[in-house]
Amino acid sequence: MLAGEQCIQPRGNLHMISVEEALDRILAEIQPLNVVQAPLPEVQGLVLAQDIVAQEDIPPFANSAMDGFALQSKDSKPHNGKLPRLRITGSIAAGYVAEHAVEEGTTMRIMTGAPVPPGADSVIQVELTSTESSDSPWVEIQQEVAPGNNIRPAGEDMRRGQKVLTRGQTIGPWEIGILATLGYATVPVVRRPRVAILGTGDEVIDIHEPLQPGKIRNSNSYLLEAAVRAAGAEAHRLGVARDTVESLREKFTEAVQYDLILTSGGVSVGDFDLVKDIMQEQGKMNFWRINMRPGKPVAFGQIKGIPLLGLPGNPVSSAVTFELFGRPVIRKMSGHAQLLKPQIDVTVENGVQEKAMRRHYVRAHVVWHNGHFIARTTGNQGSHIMTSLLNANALVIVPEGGVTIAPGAQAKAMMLDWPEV
Ligand SMILES: Nc1nc2c(c(=O)[nH]1)N[C@H]1C(S)=C(S)[C@@H](COP(=O)(O)OP(=O)(O)OC[C@H]3O[C@@H](n4cnc5c(N)ncnc54)[C@H](O)[C@@H]3O)O[C@H]1N2
Ligand code: MOO
Repeated sequence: MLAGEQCIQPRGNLHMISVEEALDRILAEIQPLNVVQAPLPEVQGLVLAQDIVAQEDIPPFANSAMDGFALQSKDSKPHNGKLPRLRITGSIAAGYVAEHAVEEGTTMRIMTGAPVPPGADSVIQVELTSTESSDSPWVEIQQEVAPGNNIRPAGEDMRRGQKVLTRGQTIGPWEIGILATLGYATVPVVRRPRVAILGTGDEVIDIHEPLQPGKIRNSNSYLLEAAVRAAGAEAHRLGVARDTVESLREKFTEAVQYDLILTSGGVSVGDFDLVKDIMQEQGKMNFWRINMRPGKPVAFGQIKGIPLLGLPGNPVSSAVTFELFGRPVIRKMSGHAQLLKPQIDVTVENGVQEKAMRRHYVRAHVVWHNGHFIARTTGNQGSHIMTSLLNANALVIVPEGGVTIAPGAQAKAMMLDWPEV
């Protein structure tokens, strides 16, 4: 600008920040939530907040790996070419403890998981023995067994004092199994974020209502609810705010009781796009507008200290910007270290002919074929074309500046159905 020249800002200022800057600025404002003791059945997908050290040996006692007979291994040796016969003195079921020891020349029936009785140093599986009848007091041992045979020693899996799980690990079904084994009825975890989801717009009606002239159904809130849950957070739909300052204020009074507020719609430059105004009135706006498509008008800031991510109303823009920004926010709040989806090189089978000046996130289906990742885009990429989301497991990234991708050319793709890295 020349000295003395007046800078006339068009409504809303055309400045757009890059996707990377937006992500940096958002994540800089987000911290992991506090640590709580959560009931074991509720910790799936959460981040462990402390190392877990075994307080007991697991298994807690030596036990049988087979249904069979507990014996002294030396008694299994054939004698003068004859198979040994041992006297059966009792039976031990899983969950019970033998009342007497196994002595030389005797044996006890034993079930898988039952404690090995004193005196026995091995178990022979039932298939390698023979009895004349089920109540016969004698059993023939048909194979010689070594000491320790079919015995699972105490502490073979986990030793008392051993660190078994590490702080920062994500808890999945297998970790839940370990925690149950160690007797953790509650687990120290980073709290699951509670996310408020707010639709905006006079045109938006609920899914139960019949369509009327000029109205559309609220798809965004339901899509976002599912996406928030898929990202590991609790989702709370707060309904739809009307296009008035009063209605938005009222909804935000409720929304600030959550850890994160997601809105959809009302962030562009229309007369009724009021989300930014309320953010400025009740909190602070950090940025507005990102150099990307779909999703340019994303606004980020806070209201009463609660982060607010204002996603665009167009359904595809809202879905894509949630994946790019909302999901990493939820993961960071949840204490995860890996926040972003991996990007890989793909061959874009059908290319991207459409020229976009903003960076374009093109919905695509990526498959592994003959040693290559092949992407096929999902048709019309308009940000109102919800069917462009169907079957899309990736976003092909077309760089800023009106770039096209020829059919069969290479591009980067963000893999939405791969774990974060
Ligand atoms: N003059 C300009 N107009 C627009 C611009 C611009 O730069 N200058 N940007 C366009 C882009 S790009 C987008 S994206 C949209 C975003 O606008 P808003 O976030 O303010 O969203 P709305 O105007 O409220 O709605 C846009 C669109 O989405 C539909 N919608 C809204 N909420 C829902 C919902 N819960 N479920 C389903 N569909 C919803 C709404 O009816 C509109 O069709 O702005 C462009 N305009
Ligand atoms: O930036 Mo908008 O999301 O393309 O329709």
